[in-house]
Amino acid sequence: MNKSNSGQPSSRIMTNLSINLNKIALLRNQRHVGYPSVTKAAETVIAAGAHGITVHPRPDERHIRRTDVYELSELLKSHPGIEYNIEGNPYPDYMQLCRDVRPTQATLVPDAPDVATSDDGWDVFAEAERLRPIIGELQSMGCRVSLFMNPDPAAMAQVANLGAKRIELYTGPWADAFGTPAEQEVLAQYSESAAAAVAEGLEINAGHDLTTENLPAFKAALPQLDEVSIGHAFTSDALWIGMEESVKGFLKALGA
Ligand SMILES: CC(=O)[C@@H](O)[C@H](O)COP(=O)(O)O
Ligand SMILES: NCC(=O)COP(=O)(O)O
Repeated sequence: MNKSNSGQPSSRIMTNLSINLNKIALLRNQRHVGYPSVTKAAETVIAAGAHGITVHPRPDERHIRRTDVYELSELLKSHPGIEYNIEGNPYPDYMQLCRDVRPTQATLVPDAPDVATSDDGWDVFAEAERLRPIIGELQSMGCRVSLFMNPDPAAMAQVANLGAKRIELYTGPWADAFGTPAEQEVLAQYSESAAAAVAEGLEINAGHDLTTENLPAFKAALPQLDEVSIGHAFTSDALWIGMEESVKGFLKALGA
């Protein structure tokens, strides 16, 4: 259910903003001096109004390190209303992190370890036997499970059948289509997928390459969006206007 920032049911549909800190960690990792600090960035974006923190610890620790996952978990204990979302392919290391920190949300992404960035959703039919017990274990730990999905209405019933509660729509194709003649056709695929997901009782997240420019039209077409996670463009904007204003820009783009 969509809630207002106070946690009260809201008649206005609200989409939560989760800030992905991968790229802050990427910059931090360039030297051994420890800054920019990932936990300080988390505190800053929370103070600016973000509703959640997302990390995607990749097996090579190219940006978020395992230690960041634990440090953020400790920090978020003093911010009880803030969602902790950990993304990744549920390899043994990922599952151990989830067992240790029990994030609010586990977003499962089918990325190969060496992929440059996420570029595809799950094939929930081919991967069903792998995913079903993993989803069950994560939910038994108290984590909401979200599956990273392409905008394919025909796959939504299978997501529900596997036991996941949410999808995260992979918005790379939307970002590519934005401002081109294909824009409306691509947006229709997303809104049809969202409608199919809602019909199956699923909640809806979205993420990848979302910007303050392409987000308003996306949100208008998918008013039932529960959450967006934004990292690359958040960090890029922050270089010009600072983290606080970058968060506010995305909240404004969501109509908050
Ligand atoms: C799962 C997803 O949508 C990605 O956007 C991901 O979190 C970004 O990962 P990188 O920061 O490694 O490109
Ligand atoms: N799940 C998407 C995410 O966390 C951020 O993606 P991006 O904004 O870095 O492309």
